[in-house]
Amino acid sequence: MTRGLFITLEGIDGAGKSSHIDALEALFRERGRTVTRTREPGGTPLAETLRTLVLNESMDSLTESLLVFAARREHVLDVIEPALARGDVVLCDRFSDATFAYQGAGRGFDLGVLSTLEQWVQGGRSTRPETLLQPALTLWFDLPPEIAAARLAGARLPDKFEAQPVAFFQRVAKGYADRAAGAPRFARIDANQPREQVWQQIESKLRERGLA
Ligand SMILES: Nc1ncnc2c1ncn2[C@@H]1O[C@H](COP(=O)(O)OP(=O)(O)OP(=O)(O)O)[C@@H](O)[C@H]1O
Ligand SMILES: Cc1cn([C@H]2C[C@H](O)[C@@H](COP(=O)(O)O)O2)c(=O)[nH]c1=O
Repeated sequence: MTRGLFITLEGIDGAGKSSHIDALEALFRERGRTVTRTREPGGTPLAETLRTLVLNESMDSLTESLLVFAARREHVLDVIEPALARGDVVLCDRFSDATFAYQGAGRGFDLGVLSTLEQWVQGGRSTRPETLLQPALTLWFDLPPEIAAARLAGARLPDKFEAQPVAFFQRVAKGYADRAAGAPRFARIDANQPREQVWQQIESKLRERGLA
């Protein structure tokens, strides 16, 4: 059995990820692939319970980091790894890049500690970098924080993160840019375009990489 394809969608809140995930799923299904669609924090009953805490309760940044990685551990073991072993396309709305961007760059939490947690959660007990579970492709929706805030205003009640000031999202956006630099799995999508053009960029990134 050929191992599946792991694709993540990343970006600041309001960047437009969720608006394109249905079409992405449909595209792979039309090509005969089985799609497992999931999200972080979340994706299992326990991880969804942790999500509710993380998105709604105020907490220390180490506590927040431990909770998102605890949720991820459950998600990786129960959903992502089994789906990849079956050969599925796994479409995941956020993964560990979000932790480096939000807890690391946004909150200012220690990136070295996050890397250690990442190794534990996504690498089992091995310290070899090649054993770390990472997406094959990360679609990074890049949008200026002021525009994301304007898009979200009035769209829904803000959760704990969405209620953060623009300065927080400027740090998160830089966190994503730093993470993307030199990581070929990142495909930058200029999300400051009408929906149709954003979708065309997604299709073109998939084609360039021979994934669709
Ligand atoms: N290209 C676009 N142009 C204008 N508005 C858009 C565009 N894409 C999405 N939107 C709108 O912006 C808002 C945020 O979009 P969406 O929920 O897809 O973002 P998101 O990245 O999934 O956010 P979050 O991570 O906070 O869930 C929605 O109201 C959506 O309708
Ligand atoms: C995975 C992950 C997520 N977050 C934050 C980012 C968002 O504000 C929320 C998730 O909400 P969404 O509407 O599903 O995008 O959680 C985080 O801070 N750290 C993480 O690792």
